Amino acid sequence: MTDPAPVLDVSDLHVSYGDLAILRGVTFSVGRGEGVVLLGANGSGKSTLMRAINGLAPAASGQVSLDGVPIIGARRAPLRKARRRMGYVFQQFNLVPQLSAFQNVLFGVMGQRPLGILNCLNSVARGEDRERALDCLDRVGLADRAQHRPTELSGGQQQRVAIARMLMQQPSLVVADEPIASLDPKAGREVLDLLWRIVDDEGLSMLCTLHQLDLAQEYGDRVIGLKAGKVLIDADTDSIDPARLDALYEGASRPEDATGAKTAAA
Ligand SMILES: Nc1ncnc2c1ncn2[C@@H]1O[C@H](COP(=O)(O)OP(=O)(O)OP(=O)(O)O)[C@@H](O)[C@H]1O
Repeated sequence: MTDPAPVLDVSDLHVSYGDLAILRGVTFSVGRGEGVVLLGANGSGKSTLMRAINGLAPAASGQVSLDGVPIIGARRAPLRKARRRMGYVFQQFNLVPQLSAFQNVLFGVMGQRPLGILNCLNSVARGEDRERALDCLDRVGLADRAQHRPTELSGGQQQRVAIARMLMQQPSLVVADEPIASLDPKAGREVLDLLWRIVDDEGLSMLCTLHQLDLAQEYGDRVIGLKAGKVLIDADTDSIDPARLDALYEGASRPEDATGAKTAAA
């Protein structure tokens, strides 16, 4: 039997910047083992939502919970603990340039070890962490590049190191924010294949923003479509009419275009 409790639960979330309401009552969830694609036009609020999930956007009301633990309004210690269970994969890879691929992967457990960033040093890292970091690099096909710095790797290889770092972290939820936006179509597809395979193999849950409708339909179990700060689509990928996806990008797709986006404070 599948676990009915969602990993991520976003409930009636409102986020404003100044007098402009960006997220206007966003509600959706990500189930255990589910790979959900978040779609929406430029400026529709996707990054704001990703930041809110991490407790970094100014939520006016509503709630975000990870494994049932509230994020919005959480105190520092529980928030830090919840963040450790979210594994981020970013558009710009966000590797530490001074560290090797191997050390960047060790970085994935930094927050879980008492010595913090020093755990990236081979002499300090635990033997079991070093072994696991190598195994994670092997899983993304880069064991032979362990000692290379990010500048010595292609964009696709850097993103694979970032995926190995996420794997090292053993997160509950993978948050992938336009993970292929900086890659050419071939490298992008290779990275998506790898990311989805690892998420599936590990039974992880993922929320992944993409700008390509064809890839969203090919890879996602479910699609959440954001338009002007509201959820317009929340449906299994197989059941979505392509015309509904096109509608995400037509007309008033950004909060500032929508009526009611000015808050009461205006
Ligand atoms: N820190 C901020 N301060 C003020 N306004 C912001 C801030 N961050 C985002 N916004 C505004 O919020 C709206 C939504 O931006 P957001 O970055 O969430 O959209 P997006 O869907 O991620 O766009 P893209 O696909 O281009 O990355 C935009 O109008 C943007 O200008």
